[in-house]
Amino acid sequence: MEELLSNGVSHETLPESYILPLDKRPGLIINKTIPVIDLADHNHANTSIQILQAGKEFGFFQVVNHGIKEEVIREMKNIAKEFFQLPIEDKIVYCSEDLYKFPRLHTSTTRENKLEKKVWRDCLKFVCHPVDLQSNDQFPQKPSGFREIGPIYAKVTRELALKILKLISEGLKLDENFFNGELSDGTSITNINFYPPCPDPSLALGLVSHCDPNLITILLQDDHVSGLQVLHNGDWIAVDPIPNAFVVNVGHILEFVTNGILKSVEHRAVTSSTLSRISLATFINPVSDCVIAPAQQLIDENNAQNFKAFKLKEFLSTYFGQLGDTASTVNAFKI
Ligand SMILES: O=C(O)CCC(=O)C(=O)O
Ligand SMILES: [Fe+2]
Repeated sequence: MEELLSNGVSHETLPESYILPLDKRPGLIINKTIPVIDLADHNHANTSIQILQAGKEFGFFQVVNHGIKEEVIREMKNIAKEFFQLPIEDKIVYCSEDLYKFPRLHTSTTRENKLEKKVWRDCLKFVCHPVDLQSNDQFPQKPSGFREIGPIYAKVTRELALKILKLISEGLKLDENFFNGELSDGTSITNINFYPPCPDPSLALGLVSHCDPNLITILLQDDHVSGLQVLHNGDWIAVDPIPNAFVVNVGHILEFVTNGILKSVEHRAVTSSTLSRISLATFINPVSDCVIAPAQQLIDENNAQNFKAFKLKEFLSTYFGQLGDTASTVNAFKI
């Protein structure tokens, strides 16, 4: 098994297996920002419009005044940091080659992307929906406090996702419960991404460019360390952290069911030479036997159906078979 980056040893040089080809390395970014949307705005219709515009143009936006308590955010971030600071013996028990074992801690391999290069990231994955409050092994046992804050964080991020999905359905004039049920009720996962200081951030990435394969992603960034970049009209823009804000992005499934109105957009994570960075990405998923198809209400004589109907399983095997290559994944489902 690949050795974790967070093994307690500092890294002096960047191994060859992380050095990306020239055209895939982080380069210039342009001076632009993704929209910031205030969810406390009492003008519901206005909020819906802003979300739709951001989803169409950027596939990404940040939300503030979302109603999630600062203490919950702070505590979850602290636990996430403490997890990666645990001695290696406490972390190794969660390491597994089995992709379906949760919680699962892993580092990257050269088999995850078409570049056959590793990325500068360790990742802890846990199931955040459904939460089984009877069993206590859904969340890691250490650090102490994980099993208290984990279920709370899982609940509030899910509520936030459902609130945003409702605003999207209102903006698109779909039934307000359109996204409830099988489109959002599948097993959902939170990734805690840990990017340690990298010996040469100009040669490597924390995550290579990808789109998320799920419905919608609720991402909590590090308060201070920037790292997320989003592709916009061929240029990369940095998503600078706003303390206590969440970044929201459209996954492939949301692009398909909105018939391409909302865009799933490529993004990546860069690293820092001096600072470690943590992000928590919560992926909302459809149920596994769900049939995904563009909403019928969005199709008429002026709006042709852009994507076929398909089974979620079929899509996921294409996505992972193409190693996250967006163009070939989306093309396979286009009409
Ligand atoms: O670390 C980040 O900000 C990006 C994380 C991400 O894109 C992911 O986990 O899919
Ligand atoms: Fe992502």
